[in-house]
Amino acid sequence: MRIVADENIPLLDEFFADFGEIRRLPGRAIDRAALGDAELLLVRSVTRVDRALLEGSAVRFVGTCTIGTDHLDLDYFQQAGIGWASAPGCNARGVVDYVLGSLLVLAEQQGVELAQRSYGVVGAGQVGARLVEVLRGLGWRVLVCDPPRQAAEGGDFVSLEQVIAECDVLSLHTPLTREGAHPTHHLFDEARLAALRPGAWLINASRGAVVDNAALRALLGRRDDLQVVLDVWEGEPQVDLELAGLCRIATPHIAGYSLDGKLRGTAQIYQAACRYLGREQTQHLDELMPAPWLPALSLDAAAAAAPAWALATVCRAVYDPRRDDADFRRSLSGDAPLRRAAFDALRKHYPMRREIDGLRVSLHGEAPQLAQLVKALGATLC
Ligand SMILES: NC(=O)c1ccc[n+]([C@@H]2O[C@H](COP(=O)([O-])OP(=O)(O)OC[C@H]3O[C@@H](n4cnc5c(N)ncnc54)[C@H](O)[C@@H]3O)[C@@H](O)[C@H]2O)c1
Ligand SMILES: O=C(O)[C@H](O)[C@H](O)COP(=O)(O)O
Repeated sequence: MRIVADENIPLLDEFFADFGEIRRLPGRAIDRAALGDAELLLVRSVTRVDRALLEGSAVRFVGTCTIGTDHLDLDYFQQAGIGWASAPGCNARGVVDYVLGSLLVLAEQQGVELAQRSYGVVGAGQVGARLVEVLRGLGWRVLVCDPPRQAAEGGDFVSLEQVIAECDVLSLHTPLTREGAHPTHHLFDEARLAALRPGAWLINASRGAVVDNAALRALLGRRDDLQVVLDVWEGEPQVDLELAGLCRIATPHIAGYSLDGKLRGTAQIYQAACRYLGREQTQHLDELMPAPWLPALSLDAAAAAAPAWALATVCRAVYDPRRDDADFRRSLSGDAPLRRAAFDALRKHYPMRREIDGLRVSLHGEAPQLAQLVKALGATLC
């Protein structure tokens, strides 16, 4: 069997060498000619996989080692009898760590206490629900908007209008959809953006087009009270330079780029391909996942006197988005083709990053509030 795969998928050989010959290509270079007679196509989010790519090819299974599926034409797959799989939740924790790291930066810059703010999470699936759990675990006020879940489950959800009206911080975690009962394309349009509370913070690490980028740029030109964090961009790898300059934190779609998340993505697609093709699963992620460079931290109970310091110390020991922001801003100086190439290069050569819930924290002395903070962050208390 021949396989065509995005070269940025880690552990390709470890998981797929036994399937057959692997041809690696940059994700944006995978076209009909490159597919040749491949039966298995393994992508990440930058390859549009649709009729134009697949019709007349031998591909019978498409795996995307990502959470998002908006680059896949699932209707065509069904029509053509092509099997597919994504990797739900694989890098959700990385996105939560990105949001926590961004909140810490904004709190420092704005001189506010995170515990005093109210939080609105829009989209409570794999990423959003984990984020809600962490924020509520920290004792913070959180409203959740998820109309599809609300319709299916009832329960403790509020409208988007209420979230916008009542929350100081909005974090967006919906898929990008253009159809159905609750489409999210330009969910944050001119009117909703204009309704943001004075001094609101807006974080988008979902998909760029969930926010109308031109409307956001225009608004930020008028309202310097708003603080915006963007990891995803309409039309990426092309980025609106002016908008990037107006953001407090700007990064090249790396919110979920923990090593753990990427390796989980490959492993989930390996498992799905094995199931689809009736192959025995012989490879196991826990045997391939490297040990973290920082396995443990030690906190003294006296740190309970400074919970904000403890929070920042634990989170930043694992991840701090300021480096990604600085790298990205430096990359925005060339002409448009250079900037597009830099966007992809920053992602291709992304440095080692692990997840907060892989950290062990030992606590010396009795400090129940600190213990709760560590547990809320998902780290293991020992
Ligand atoms: N920036 C990154 O690196 C990165 C990493 C991982 C995921 N993502 C993106 O983050 C988003 C969320 O991922 P996920 O794994 O949580 O997805 P998910 O499918 O598990 O959850 C999405 C949630 O959004 C809800 N939703 C759908 N339409 C909505 C609407 N109109 N309003 C409010 N909620 C709505 C759904 O009901 C669902 O609960 C996706 O767009 C994904 O592609 C980005
Ligand atoms: O959908 C996802 O899983 C994320 O957006 C993921 O981080 C995208 O990464 P890419 O496929 O572009 O490398």
